[in-house]
Amino acid sequence: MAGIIEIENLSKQYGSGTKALSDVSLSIEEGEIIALLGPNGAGKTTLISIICGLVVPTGGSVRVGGHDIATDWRAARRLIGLVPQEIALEPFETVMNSVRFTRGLYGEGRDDAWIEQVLRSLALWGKRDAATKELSGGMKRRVLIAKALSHKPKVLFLDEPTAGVDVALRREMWQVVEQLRRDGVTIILTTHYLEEAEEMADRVGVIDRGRLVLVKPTAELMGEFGRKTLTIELDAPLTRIPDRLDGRGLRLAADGRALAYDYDTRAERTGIARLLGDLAAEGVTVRDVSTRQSNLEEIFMTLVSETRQEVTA
Ligand SMILES: Nc1ncnc2c1ncn2[C@@H]1O[C@H](COP(=O)(O)OP(=O)(O)OP(=O)(O)O)[C@@H](O)[C@H]1O
Repeated sequence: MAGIIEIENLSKQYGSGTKALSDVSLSIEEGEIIALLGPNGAGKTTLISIICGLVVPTGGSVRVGGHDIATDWRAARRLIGLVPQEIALEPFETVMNSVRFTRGLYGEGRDDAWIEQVLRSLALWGKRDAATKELSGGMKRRVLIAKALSHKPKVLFLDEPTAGVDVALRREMWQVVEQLRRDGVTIILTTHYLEEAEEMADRVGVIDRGRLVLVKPTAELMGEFGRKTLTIELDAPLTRIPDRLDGRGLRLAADGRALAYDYDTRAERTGIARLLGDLAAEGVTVRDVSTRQSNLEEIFMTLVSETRQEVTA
């Protein structure tokens, strides 16, 4: 079945000569949340801008809900809501009117019942008569989402939804996105916070220098590319790492009571069995062991450097 968004061989070269996108193809399923990650200037905003009809591609095609964004742009655009990164609101207008106004811009008739539903789901109904300038930063961001949802889009683009916001607000935004997912909205978000992708996205797409270098389910990516750290708690503290265990990258905790060992989950041999055997042979007794999965940030750095090596090889 075709996805709600079908991107085929999309390319963009700006007038300046910058090649911002090269041959990007991606199918996005209805109802999924996909996070686009990539370093600054990778091409994420260009990709979103093309789908939303703000930038014209130099090659390839995009269909949204089966509508080509070039030949059937009106129908395509009606299915899309865009939450920009910058907060731009009419300061003296009320929340309710701001959202109504945006709906009007899409050429849709008044539907206050829908706007009420949107405002309630974003916990803004109580603020419907407040001027937007009186709202907190978190509320303002939610108003931007309400505006983007005003015409009942099936797809929502969130361009760095939590850039520059504090941790509490970021969690609040994650909850909002979770609610939207439950409502069946397909969400494409860009982010620099890898924790955010890890927390919210069903799939992660990595863009580097205009190329979509990888698209994978988040869990699979974490498992496949993950490194783990094994922490071995010791019964009695060590003053130094025993000679037999030298050269394996072991780290001794400052208090001597734990050893840390990084290993690749993809490797045929992790070296854990040998490590534990050698510790026993040295007479070191182990109290407990635990492992920690590396986070997406660490995985991402490995990935980008790996694919860059492949390209230059
Ligand atoms: N209007 C434009 N004219 C010329 N070059 C542009 C234009 N917009 C973007 N670029 C260039 O295209 C490349 C991709 O930019 P884009 O904004 O899509 O990246 P990004 O991944 O969104 O980056 P960031 O994470 O910093 O927002 C960059 O080299 C950028 O300088």
